[in-house]
Amino acid sequence: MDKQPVLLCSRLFQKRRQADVTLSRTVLAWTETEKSRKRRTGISSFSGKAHSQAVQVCELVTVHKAEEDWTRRRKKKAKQVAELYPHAFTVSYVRRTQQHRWRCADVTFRCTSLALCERWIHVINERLSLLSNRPKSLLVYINPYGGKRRGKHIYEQKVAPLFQHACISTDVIVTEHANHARDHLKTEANLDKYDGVVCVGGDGMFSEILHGLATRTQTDHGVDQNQQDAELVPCSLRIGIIPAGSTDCICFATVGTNDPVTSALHIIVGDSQPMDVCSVHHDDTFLSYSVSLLGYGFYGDVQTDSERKRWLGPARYDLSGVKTFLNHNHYEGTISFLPAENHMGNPRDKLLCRSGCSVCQRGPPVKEQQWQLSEKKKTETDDGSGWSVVRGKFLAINAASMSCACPRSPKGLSPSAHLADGTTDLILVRRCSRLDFLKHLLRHTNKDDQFDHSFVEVHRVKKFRFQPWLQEPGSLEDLSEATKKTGFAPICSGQTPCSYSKAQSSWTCDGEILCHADIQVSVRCGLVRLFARGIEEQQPQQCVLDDPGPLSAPDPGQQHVD
Ligand SMILES: CCCCCCCCCCCCC/C=C/[C@@H](O)[C@H](COP(=O)(O)O)NC(=O)CCCCC
Ligand SMILES: Nc1ncnc2c1ncn2[C@@H]1O[C@H](COP(=O)(O)OP(=O)(O)O)[C@@H](O)[C@H]1O
Ligand SMILES: [Ca+2]
Repeated sequence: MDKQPVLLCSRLFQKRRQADVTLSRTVLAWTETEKSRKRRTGISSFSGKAHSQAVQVCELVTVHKAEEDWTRRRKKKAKQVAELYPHAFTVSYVRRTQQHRWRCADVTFRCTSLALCERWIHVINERLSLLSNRPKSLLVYINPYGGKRRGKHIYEQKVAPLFQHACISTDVIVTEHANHARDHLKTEANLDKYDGVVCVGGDGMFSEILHGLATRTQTDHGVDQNQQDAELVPCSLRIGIIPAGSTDCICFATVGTNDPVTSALHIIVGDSQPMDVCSVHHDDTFLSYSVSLLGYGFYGDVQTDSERKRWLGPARYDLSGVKTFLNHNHYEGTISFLPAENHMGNPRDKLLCRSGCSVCQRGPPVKEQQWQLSEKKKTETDDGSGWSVVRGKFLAINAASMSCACPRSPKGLSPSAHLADGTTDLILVRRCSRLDFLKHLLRHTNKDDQFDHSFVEVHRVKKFRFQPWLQEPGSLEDLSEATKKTGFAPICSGQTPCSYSKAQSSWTCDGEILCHADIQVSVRCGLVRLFARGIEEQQPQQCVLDDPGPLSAPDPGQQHVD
């Protein structure tokens, strides 16, 4: 129940009902009057609960004078109402539907006088103008070739009208080549004009935007990204993602659904979700940033193979996934990692990262720069003081800085990973039989624990390094002869580990292939913010209050009862 003082309160008409409408600082609520209800239902002594609805002011999209269509034929009753209450205003607001999807709903209130109607519009607009986190001006990049090549259409049909409705101005750039958006952000774009950047595309396109913004921010602040221990400056502009790619895991894992309208509404209401960003180096060379999956072995090979099949659209991943699975390559190397502190939880603790996540709010115990300095001393010695080392033969090495939930795997690669805790979940899948690997993969699609296998280990870490083992010449002969003929590595049946070692795989980094296998990775807590709020815990109904009880006394100076 809203205990805030009432700013405005009037008896208005909503649909064919008379309603008491109230606005407090944070809530717009309307309740059908008892008289109206009795008249409508025909029940004279009404003992049931009043049917009220309420919307948070921060989830209102806009308010405007209702456009009346006087040419429309109306029922007699509706005509009478329109005559008695000739002035109307419409409030658009966020309505939650199933599976974390949001829609823009409208409610129209009719008033007896123009002055009252305008007063309502004015007061609601005044409240909206106080919401300083809402963007007014956005720079939009559309990848016309992402996913099913529908980015432009999706933006024009579903998103642009909503931005216009919410009075957000936009500059739109349809990219003409790969890295167009990244380079434009890095050097050309006048970022002072904007409150955020919107990316229409998939994870690869998001990666471009992230690189453009993060690099621009470091350049502007004189930070050298090539230095592994440089303290990176957080990006001031938030990024919105309109999903129009093949996997769209960054959108799915931060919003709970891949739906352009939902994402547009999260942008409009000015949500803000900080996100961990991994910086990836090869010695003193900065390679890349990553927010979702850094994957070597299985996912790296899927990505490399799928690039050749781009023309297939999202289906390329199914084909490459099957091919890579059948190839069953394993890779040898050494992983060293710096585990996160115990209070940051662990990847198997089943504490899911949800909107307002308490683990993310705990954050790292000391400032990033401080731990970077202290850890630097440890890395110099690398004598086990903090760092752990694992050597072996792996089918996959994955670092998931967030759950990486996506429609293919609704709980994700690491279901309990956190969006902004300053850690990444390092998943090591050792060499095992095809059958076991298949069981592990299948568990990404159901409720079973994909880490509950003897050949899988998972660690929550702040930093890690990977050093591939270089293959001795000649050891690839068997594999290369077999694969030359069939395109696949030979399949062996049964439970025995039967996999073939190629010299090296590649790292996939948010869907982009890195040019080095030997990498060093550091997690930067909350380096970038998205127009998102994390996945909401449960799907609250649109605050349908059955019994709001008495509202707190209206401020007499501002009360308007008609
Ligand atoms: C036999 C059943 C196998 C089921 C395996 C399901 C596991 C799926 C986990 C997917 C995690 C995806 C993490 C995100 C990766 C994206 O960054 C990347 C690029 O996305 P985009 O730019 O939008 O194309 N997508 C992938 O790497 C797809 C992996 C698909 C693996 C089959
Ligand atoms: N106009 C363009 N032409 C070709 N490639 C582009 C263009 N704009 C962006 N790209 C690149 O397309 C790649 C895939 O984009 P993305 O939107 O992630 O789609 P998908 O999810 O299908 O991979 C990214 O690497 C991005 O750099
Ligand atoms: Ca994280």
